Amino acid sequence: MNDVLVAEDLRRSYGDTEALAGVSLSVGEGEVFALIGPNGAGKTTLVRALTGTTDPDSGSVSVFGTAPESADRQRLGLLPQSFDPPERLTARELVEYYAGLYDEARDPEEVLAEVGMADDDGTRYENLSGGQRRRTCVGTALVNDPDLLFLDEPTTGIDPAGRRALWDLIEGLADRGTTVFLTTHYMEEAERLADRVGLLADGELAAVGSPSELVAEYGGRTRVVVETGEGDGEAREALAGTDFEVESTAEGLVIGGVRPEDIGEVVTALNDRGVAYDALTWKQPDLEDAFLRVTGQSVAGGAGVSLGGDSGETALAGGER
Ligand SMILES: Nc1ncnc2c1ncn2[C@@H]1O[C@H](COP(=O)(O)OP(=O)(O)OP(=O)(O)O)[C@@H](O)[C@H]1O
Repeated sequence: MNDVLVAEDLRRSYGDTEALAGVSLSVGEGEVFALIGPNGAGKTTLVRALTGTTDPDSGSVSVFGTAPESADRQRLGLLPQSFDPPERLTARELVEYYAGLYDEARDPEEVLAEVGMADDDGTRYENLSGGQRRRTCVGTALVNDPDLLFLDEPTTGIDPAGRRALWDLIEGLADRGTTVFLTTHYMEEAERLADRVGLLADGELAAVGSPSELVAEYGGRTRVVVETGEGDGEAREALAGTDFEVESTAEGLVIGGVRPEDIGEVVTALNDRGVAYDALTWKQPDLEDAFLRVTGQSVAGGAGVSLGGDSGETALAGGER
């Protein structure tokens, strides 16, 4: 696979803040690369450095084998994180305007349909909802049918249905061979879309790999988390007679290495001792866990399969009170 994007030891500081502390990466032709990181990790600074929108203090970037400033704009698409187009233009006028900036452009109507804006294309940007605005902006980044597309937090502020529609769109672009570099806070977005994920924290790329590689290497084991609300002492005692390893953490009492078929044993041990708990959740390791383990930081709430909860509606909900 040819690398269309290569960065070597990129550094960028703003005063005392080191936004990029030496980032090196490469993205192959046709690959979808997702950069995950919490607020302030340096994602936008990295996108700006990769696209030539900001100069790094040191390090180098190559886009299609040349410096980003000299790269063929016809082949590049960029959706910046903050994008404020003229508000009084309609969605259609905006996409048409951006199409007019290129020697060759796609049919604006087709682009509007692709981003789900065909029905609202006559509405002024100022009157569109947040999600419609973001979709229109994605449309403006697609007008030149780019070979390499940068999307800085494309789905932030979009409702779940809109997010899924954009994921379908990005998947379609990837299927047609577009190389995509995207940043996101959403683990499920990276997990669903990315061939490879980079975990960025404090300006450093802490790990890079496919979602499954990262989860397998850093995600840890399947586990049950018991939220007791009143200290873990009783629950620890109840589980002392089992073979499970228990650990008190910020998310609750974590019982490691519990397979789905072992959940009953955990519940029975707790119930036999009359341990009160608010929720009992079985979790498979995911990218959030990998991120936490690699960086010591959290990006967002991880996904889990809840077997109980405050409502007490399910069979395994809260223990005895
Ligand atoms: N123009 C600037 N002037 C001063 N500091 C900046 C500037 N741009 C970024 N920073 C700082 O650099 C660090 C990285 O910011 P950046 O916007 O790249 O992070 P991010 O990962 O994109 O965050 P978010 O998810 O909140 O968008 C932050 O501490 C930020 O405050």
